[in-house]
Amino acid sequence: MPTLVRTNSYADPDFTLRKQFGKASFRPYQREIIQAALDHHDVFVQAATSFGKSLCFQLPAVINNGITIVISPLLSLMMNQVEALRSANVDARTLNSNTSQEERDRIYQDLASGHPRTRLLYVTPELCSGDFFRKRLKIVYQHKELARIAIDEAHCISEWGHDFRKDFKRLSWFRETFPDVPIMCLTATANDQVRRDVLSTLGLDKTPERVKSFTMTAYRPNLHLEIRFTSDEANDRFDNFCAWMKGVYERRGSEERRLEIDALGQRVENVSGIIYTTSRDECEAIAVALRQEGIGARPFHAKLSKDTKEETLNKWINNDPGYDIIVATTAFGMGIDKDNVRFVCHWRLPKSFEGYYQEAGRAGRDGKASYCFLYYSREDSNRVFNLTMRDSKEGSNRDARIKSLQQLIAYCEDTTGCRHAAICRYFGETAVPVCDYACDWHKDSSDLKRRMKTGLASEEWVSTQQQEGAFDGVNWYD
Ligand SMILES: Nc1ncnc2c1ncn2[C@@H]1O[C@H](COP(=O)(O)OP(=O)(O)OP(=O)(O)O)[C@@H](O)[C@H]1O
Repeated sequence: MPTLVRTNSYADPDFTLRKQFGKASFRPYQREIIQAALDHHDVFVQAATSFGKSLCFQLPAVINNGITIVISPLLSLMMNQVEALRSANVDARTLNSNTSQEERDRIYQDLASGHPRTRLLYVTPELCSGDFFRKRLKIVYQHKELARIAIDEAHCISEWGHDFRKDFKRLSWFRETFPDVPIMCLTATANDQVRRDVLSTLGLDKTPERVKSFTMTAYRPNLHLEIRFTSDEANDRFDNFCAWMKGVYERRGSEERRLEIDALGQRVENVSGIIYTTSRDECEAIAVALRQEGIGARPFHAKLSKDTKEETLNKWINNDPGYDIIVATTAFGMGIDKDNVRFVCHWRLPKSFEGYYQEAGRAGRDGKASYCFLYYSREDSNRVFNLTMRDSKEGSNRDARIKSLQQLIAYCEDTTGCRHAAICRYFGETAVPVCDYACDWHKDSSDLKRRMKTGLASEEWVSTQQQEGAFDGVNWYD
């Protein structure tokens, strides 16, 4: 295999981990992944949320000479990682719609020099399709300074993925243009079909001997998974949530817990969480209603001003009073590395299985027990289904979306087995995880069956409503 990247012969991954990243030791498999990258392999990494995927390309980027281009669809992720790297004295930068003209000029000049000082450059996939950026990268490549291409959220490349994006498909340009530059793909959520599609779209399957794949379990043992059943008629999400939240505050406020919480310098109400819902209006309404109940909740959605979003996010991250819970539209929190999120609540059914698990995965990044519950109603499943049919064009991506949604609905309505096992099965794993009472089925399977029977509207009723068009024309995602 041609060797393009010059490697700093003094660099030792353990030393770099401690010195530059301030971490004592590698987590399982990180060392092997990093070594494969340093050995110039193409690398495919699939690992659960919070595994520590970013380090797998950040550390080689620090050791290798040259620049690593990191492609990510998430602005918040880019900003967060660049900030963290810069505070660890790594020259990381980002080019995206928020980058100032001055910084943009500086980065382009740096690239045009052929010997960039920047070690990691975070960019959007859209930028990679542009001629101007491509020409700059060619200069860097000619000077043998293009170390690696890292593609985060790599499932977006595949039309079989839940989050397919056209610009990701065009990333095939990298292998065509720079055949000897290694590529690393990272994702938390891909099935076998998506994995194969990612490798073939990028052209990595043409040289299978260069590819090292690391597919780790999706299992997150510290997440406690539960489905709460409801219906349009019962309309009890809010009361149910408030009762639960107040119960948690009460327990934390009890005499023995209080001492512990005071000693940690925490507040009783500092139970950090995210509620995901579908529409902006519902976001606002839930947050207002929760505040009226004395629960510190704030809305977060695309239509808020940049300043409000920044303030909300910062206060939530800092655990400020009144900002314990974020009520958000989908995808909030991706790329935000807040470790003490104690619960994630899905107010409505998400659009895909992968979306559900990625959002739930925002909880418990510190490894401590965290609670993920989803309010499921058959009326919602009809609504989401209709919207998916309406909003996606016919083709393989629509088929994939529908299949994913159907599997999520089946998961919600399943009362016959462990939730963690169902998730691992969905992602194509054959080993059954050992769930330590961390799902509603393991906790009390007969109660689960009872709750489903009494909580859901009957299938006949929902199907009659459906035929009468009761679930058509809703506009949830505005
Ligand atoms: N070896 C390590 N030792 C201690 N902390 C680590 C180690 N590796 C990563 N981390 C920390 O783990 C956290 C999660 O890492 P990261 O954000 O890369 O997760 P991820 O796998 O990308 O997850 P997600 O898919 O949810 O974004 C970060 O705070 C990171 O600093």
